[in-house]
Amino acid sequence: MKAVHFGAGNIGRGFVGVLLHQAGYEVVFSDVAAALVDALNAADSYTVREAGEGGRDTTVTGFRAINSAAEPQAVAQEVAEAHLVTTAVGPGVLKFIAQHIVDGLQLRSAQLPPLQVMACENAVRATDTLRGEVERLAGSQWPQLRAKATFANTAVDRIVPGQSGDTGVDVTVEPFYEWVIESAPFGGDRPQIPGVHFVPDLEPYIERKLFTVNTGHASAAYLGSAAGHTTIAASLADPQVSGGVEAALRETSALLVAKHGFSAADMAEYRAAILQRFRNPALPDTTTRVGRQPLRKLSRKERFIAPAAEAAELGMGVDGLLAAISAALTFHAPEDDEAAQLQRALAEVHQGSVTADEFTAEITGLGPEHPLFPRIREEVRRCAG
Ligand SMILES: NC(=O)c1ccc[n+]([C@@H]2O[C@H](COP(=O)([O-])OP(=O)(O)OC[C@H]3O[C@@H](n4cnc5c(N)ncnc54)[C@H](O)[C@@H]3O)[C@@H](O)[C@H]2O)c1
Ligand SMILES: O=P(O)(O)OC[C@@H](O)[C@@H](O)[C@H](O)[C@H](O)CO
Repeated sequence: MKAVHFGAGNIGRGFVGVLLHQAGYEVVFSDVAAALVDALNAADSYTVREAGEGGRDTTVTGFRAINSAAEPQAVAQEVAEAHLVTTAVGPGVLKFIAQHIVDGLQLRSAQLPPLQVMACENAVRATDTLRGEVERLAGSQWPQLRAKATFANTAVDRIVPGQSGDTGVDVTVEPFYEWVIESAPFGGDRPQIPGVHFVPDLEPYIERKLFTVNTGHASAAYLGSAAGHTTIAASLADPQVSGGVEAALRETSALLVAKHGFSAADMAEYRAAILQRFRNPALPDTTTRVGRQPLRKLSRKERFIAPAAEAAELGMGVDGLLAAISAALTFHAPEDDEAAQLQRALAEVHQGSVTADEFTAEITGLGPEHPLFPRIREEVRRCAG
């Protein structure tokens, strides 16, 4: 069995790659980072090190890597012959992966079982987004290609911090992992991957993950950074920050209970386990990694605005989420383009060339009629000074 995995970064090697290896797939990593591709091809194996209590090392073998920017035809050929395609490139990059899938499906024999495609990104219905791009690029050819692929949404959870430069392609991860996949697209032919859960409806699971793990993580990063901390563990050790994170998560939990019928007790347990994971002292995770791309994180369907908007529509509390959003607005990270863009936009509000209304609408995607809009505009005015 062969899997082509796009994005050989942290989660690619430290989660998807290792589980596909354990499932018995030959993994062909595809990435645009030439040095990473060369390093993977020079290695016979790499080690996934689980840091923290109960952690163990796993050796991954049986992989290759291809530079998809330099050798798109070779990637298309691999896709044509593969059983499975996964991605972990970031939601904004899926549109660039779509062409490789179209090219691969064009070369794929109609006698082969459908290619199973899953985007393992932190976003609701990321695989649907990828499928939409594939359909758009295939255009009039889509009716001939559609039977050659199956697309399934998934939710993936494992904290994989940025890796220090001196460990080669080895990767340090937390011991915990969870991979939930929607079952319907596969019919009777589900991929057999260790530890994976199949569910008929993914929406409650991806929202629970994104609006708890990722809302909490991002809150820790932004509140922690505002308080002068550089790591997530140090941020959580600060009672002011951990109190702020817990306040935001109590609000998202209340929404998830109301919307999806999770029990309040289960959500309290889920939150406690997540906060414990964030506190893992053996995991060198930083506020800059977790807070990366604040414009994405502040967008309409993401971890702050989506739950806060729904909670506000239902008349539920959002003070904790607003405090975290406010901290996000002032997030400084010199090497993060989106953080720099956000600060430039906020400076324009300060100078008066952009109004707080325009900024709020642009950043959050909310209309002025939305009940959350004036609450965020107030934070924008305060942060812009
Ligand atoms: N790291 C985590 O803890 C974690 C956990 C769950 C989900 N995720 C999600 O996984 C995705 C990747 O995150 P990450 O932390 O591994 O990031 P990363 O930056 O470590 O890895 C992304 C990789 O994608 C590659 N890439 C970029 N453009 C590409 C392209 N056009 N074709 C092929 N490869 C390309 C990059 O070179 C990089 O190696 C994101 O959506 C993230 O939200 C991350
Ligand atoms: O990957 P992002 O930028 O969407 O979010 C940063 C972290 O919160 C994220 O990578 C977590 O570590 C991960 O989602 C845990 O499962």
